[in-house]
Amino acid sequence: MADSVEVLITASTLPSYSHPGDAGADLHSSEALVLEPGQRATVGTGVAIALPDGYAAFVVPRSGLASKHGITIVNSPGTVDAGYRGEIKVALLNTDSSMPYSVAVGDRIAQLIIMPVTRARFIEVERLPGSDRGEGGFGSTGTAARTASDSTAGVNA
Ligand SMILES: O=c1ccn([C@H]2C[C@H](O)[C@@H](COP(=O)(O)OP(=O)(O)OP(=O)(O)O)O2)c(=O)[nH]1
Ligand SMILES: [Mg+2]
Repeated sequence: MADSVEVLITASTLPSYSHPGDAGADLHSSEALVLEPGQRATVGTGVAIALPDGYAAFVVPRSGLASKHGITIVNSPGTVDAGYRGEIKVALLNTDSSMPYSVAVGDRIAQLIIMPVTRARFIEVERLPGSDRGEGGFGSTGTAARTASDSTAGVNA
């Protein structure tokens, strides 16, 4: 197994990794509720953690719930700061236009990914250094397949 880190926790149900090597530990709902089509709800997990400095936790959707039932997370990825000691909550959204979705206590509704993070020292300047991309963004490279000749010489060679 790769690196792991100790995280202090209080929990009604511990987050659970399903397989060795999984990045996400599943978070269990501490409440029962029904999400009507298009409805969102901030759902408890009964979990609070104290992350070491230099780490953050990210609350992200489960792909099975998303692809089978249209259940996603409004603010995905939800960011849990190292200093946060409150209950981790999940802002679930039912994107399905016709099917309600029922959550039972204990259901695995999201997953938590622990990652090292860094903080910036913002250094204000008059003008940024140039780059190949420049200000191109938001689809500037299109969607069609790229050929070797499209690529900057050397990058994909
Ligand atoms: O999905 C999430 C996202 C955040 N949080 C908790 C932990 C996080 O440290 C805190 C604040 O989150 P964030 O900074 O994203 O929210 P904000 O709207 O900026 O609130 P604040 O003003 O408290 O920072 O809320 C959760 O429990 N679940
Ligand atoms: Mg904030």
